[in-house]
Order: sequence, then C-alpha cells, then structure tokens
Amino acid sequence: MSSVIELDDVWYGYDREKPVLNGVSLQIRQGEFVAVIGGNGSGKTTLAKHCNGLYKPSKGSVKVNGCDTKTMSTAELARTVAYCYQNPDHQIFHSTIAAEVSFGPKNMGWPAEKIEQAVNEALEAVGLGGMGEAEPYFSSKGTRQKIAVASILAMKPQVIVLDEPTTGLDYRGMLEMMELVRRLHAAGHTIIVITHDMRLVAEYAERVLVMHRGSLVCDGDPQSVFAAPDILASAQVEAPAVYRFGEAAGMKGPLPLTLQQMTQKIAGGGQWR
Ligand SMILES: Nc1ncnc2c1ncn2[C@@H]1O[C@H](COP(=O)(O)OP(=O)(O)OP(=O)(O)O)[C@@H](O)[C@H]1O
Repeated sequence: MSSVIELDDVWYGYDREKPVLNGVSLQIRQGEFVAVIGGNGSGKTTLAKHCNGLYKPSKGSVKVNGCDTKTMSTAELARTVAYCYQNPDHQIFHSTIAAEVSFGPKNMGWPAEKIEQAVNEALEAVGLGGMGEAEPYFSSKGTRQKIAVASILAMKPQVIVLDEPTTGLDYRGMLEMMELVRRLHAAGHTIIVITHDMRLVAEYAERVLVMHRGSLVCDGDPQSVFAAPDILASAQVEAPAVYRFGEAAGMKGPLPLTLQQMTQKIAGGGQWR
C-alpha cells in the first residue's frame, strides 16, 4: 500500500515555549482505517489538523501524496484530506442541507451539474437522500453529524478525518454513524478517527495510534495495543470492557475485542485456561 500521509519529525506548539507535538513521525497508507486515541490534551486533534494542512508544522514535514503541505493550497489539500469537526455545528452554516453540502464543491469551482450529482450522491451515502431542502438546524445531533460528513464527502476526498464522530450520540446514533464510516472505508476512503470510545476502536479500527503528551507512544493493531497495559495506563486510556473481562477470566490466546468475538470464544469451549 502506498502512503497517503507522511509525518516526519513533526513539532508544533500554539505557544513557542510549549510544544504540543514533539517530533511525531508516522505514515498513513491508502485504504487504512486508523484510530487515534489518548488522554485529553494529548495532541490528537492537533495531529489530525496537520494531516489536512489546517496546521503546518513548526519543524519537520507533513506530506500528502508526496507533496509537502507547506507548498499546497488549502483547496488542494481539502480535495485530498477532509476534516470533519467534533461538533457539527462548527461546520454547518447554511439554511438548507443541499446548500450546506454544495458549499465545498462550489468553492472548488465545479460546474452546476457536477455539483448537483455530488450533493445527491453524498446525501444518499449518509442516508439523507431526498432531504436536501430540509433545514439543518432543526435536525437531531445524529443527522447534523451526517450532514457534516456529507459536506466533506461531496468533495470526494481520498482521506476522511473524523474528530470524535460519535460524541453526544445515543447508542443508535453511534451505530448508524460508525456503520456509515465503515461503508465509506469499504468504498475506498482512507479513514482516520479520533476517539475516546475504545469499543469503537475494537470494533472498527485496523490500526491504533496512541498519543501521550504530544508524542506517538504506540502504533499497532488493536490487539497488540490493548495488550500493552503500561502504555495504555500512561496514556490514560483503558482497553475495552470485553477485553478486560477476557483477561480477568484468564482466557487463552488472543483476547476478544468485541462481544461477538467473546461469544465465539466461549462457544469454542477449550479456549479457557
Ligand atoms: N487553539 C489552541 N490554542 C492554544 N492551545 C491549544 C489550542 N488547541 C489546543 N491547545 C492545547 O494543545 C494541547 C493539545 O490539544 P489537542 O486538542 O490537540 O488535544 P486532544 O488530544 O485532541 O484533546 P481532547 O481529547 O481533549 O480533544 C492541549 O494542551 C490544548 O489545551
């Protein structure tokens, strides 16, 4: 797999005296589903905003498809890496859903027909087909979150960064949002999700990046990351309850990450110590 985003020794600070990113290096490959986890203030959002050039490193470099973000325009970067804000209301400012979703494509100077098609496709993809004339502000949080995703999707980005996409959603809203993200991934988008929800990490992510005090302290698949209790503890995150239960129950072999895996393991008998 080729690398879409490449960070090389990235340093960044809002205040010169206090770096928030301390020499982060990593590569995100085309088609990956990556979760970024870590305690509050560990630098997850700051790291993610470097991936689409909203922030440029004070030292080091960020490359998107091999081009340094310092040499790319915002429009060029938005076409490749889209960033979906944690609070959809920070992103939504039009009076109809269609106007909202067409904002990005219009800014790109696309012809009207192409914009209409992109808006319709994006609304269909998030399950809001035919809702273009509805008003975003009177919609539920889950729907506003979907509108925010549709707005970036309409620009057909290669990479989608979602900053805590399930925060504030009820269980059904969370499932709908994550199934939507899973479909986007299956459709070929590279996905980067910032989250505090370890169940989400366990169920959906293929790779996990753990941030602690501005440094990348662990990078691996969910199974290997959750098997590193010291790193998790220092980064103020905890493995999902199912995993911890399997550990406490003395299960053998790879511990289950999801309820489904736990059920299979129990049904498999002889897997207990
Ligand atoms: N615009 C800003 N100006 C000044 N400091 C900021 C700004 N944004 C973030 N910070 C600080 O940078 C550090 C990292 O913040 P960041 O939002 O990247 O962390 P995070 O891991 O995403 O946190 P959370 O999980 O709470 O969203 C924190 O100490 C935060 O207070």
